Amino acid sequence: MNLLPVDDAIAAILRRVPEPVAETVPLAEAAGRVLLAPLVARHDQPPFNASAMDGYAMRAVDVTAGHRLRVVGISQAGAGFAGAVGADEAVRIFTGAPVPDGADTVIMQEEAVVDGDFVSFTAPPRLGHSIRPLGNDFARGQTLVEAGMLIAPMQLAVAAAANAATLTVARRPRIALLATGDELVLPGAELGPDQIVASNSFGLRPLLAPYAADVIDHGIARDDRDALRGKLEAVFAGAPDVVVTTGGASVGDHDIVQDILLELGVTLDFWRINMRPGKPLMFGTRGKTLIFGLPGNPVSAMVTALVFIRPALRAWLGYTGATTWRLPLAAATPPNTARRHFMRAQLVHGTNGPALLPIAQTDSGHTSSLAHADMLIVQPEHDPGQKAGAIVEALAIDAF
Ligand SMILES: Nc1nc2c(c(=O)[nH]1)N[C@H]1C(S)=C(S)[C@@H](COP(=O)(O)OP(=O)(O)OC[C@H]3O[C@@H](n4cnc5c(N)ncnc54)[C@H](O)[C@@H]3O)O[C@H]1N2
Ligand code: MOO
Repeated sequence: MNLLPVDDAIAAILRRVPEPVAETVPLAEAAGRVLLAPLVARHDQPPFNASAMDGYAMRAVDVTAGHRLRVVGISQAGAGFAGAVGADEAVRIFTGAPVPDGADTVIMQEEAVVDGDFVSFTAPPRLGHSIRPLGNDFARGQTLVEAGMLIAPMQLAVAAAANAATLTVARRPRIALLATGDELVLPGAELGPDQIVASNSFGLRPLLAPYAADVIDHGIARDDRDALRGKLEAVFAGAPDVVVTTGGASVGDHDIVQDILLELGVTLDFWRINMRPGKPLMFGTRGKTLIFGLPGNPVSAMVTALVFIRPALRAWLGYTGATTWRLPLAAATPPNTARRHFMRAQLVHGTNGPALLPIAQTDSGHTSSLAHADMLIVQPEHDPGQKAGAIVEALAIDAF
């Protein structure tokens, strides 16, 4: 059997992903989006020389031990001192307030001795001290967040400080999910003989949601040609950008997903990958819609979504962040076969920092082994196995 190498499959998928499309969103709705146009500062920050302390502003040359300066005014945040500070003068100043003309230094109030309208200092002058110079944070025209970055809370705070009311982000795809299988029932049902709870869509939906405008779960299609065709027609009628099916991807008599997809005009790019779990993955297109036919086994469905759909969605959004981690093993790995192995692993925090604890279970139908899986170790084809402490590549399941 001809199995496509994982990297060739990813490359083939990426060739079908359209260029990112820009849309403008209000700042308050930009969290979790990928920036498509860089965030450029439109003003200098701070917009004036600002005090970093509550204290006094003066000319450093006027400060000598025991020498008294006359306090001639107040500068507070939002209401600066209108005049200028002259020789032997000081201005009472507060954190964030504009440093008045003439002053070149701020001394905090803990180092000041006040006597009526006069102030002297217990600390020596340090020219420019406790002043945040105009433009010190950022300057007009400076790129603050690059295109391709995720707008997480820190980036959103920067965008707000830069006075951006809107951001240019990538349009997100609309995703449709469909589970297939006669044996499947929804969680919560009374299990009849030979029935299995349909779990895949419940894991896939939150996995794909961060990249999507919406993820619509079309439920379960029976392994019957007419029923499956009807369901898939309904899925395509919604004009989704990405369709994800699970189950019926293999070679059994009831594995009819590929047949029906072809009948409905899907062009198949490939089927069956040199990996475990996830070998029977299929991928194709119908017009501009990308179609991923994931295997039904629950571990295979999650792993193939992480290995193939996530890179496609990241490319769709123009996301440029790192995709793999390199971490030490907390325990040895066994030798691999000729297929690339995406090994479930737990991220553990030992005295030497984070490490990957391989989960021994390799059955692709073994759902409970997913409970502590935070990472997938990428074990190369024919890898002889690695000792504890060896640095290996891994995919973070929770990362964007
Ligand atoms: N003769 C061969 N048999 C199989 C091969 C093969 O190459 N030759 N490949 C095996 C591999 S690898 C996998 S993976 C599975 C994939 O099969 P399908 O995609 O056709 O999946 P199903 O047969 O429909 O289901 C497999 C398994 O998963 C359960 N399932 C299905 N959907 C769900 C769901 N939504 N939630 C939870 N569990 C689900 C289903 O009940 C089965 O137990 O084929 C091997 N066979
Ligand atoms: O490769 Mo299948 O997806 O493991 O059992």
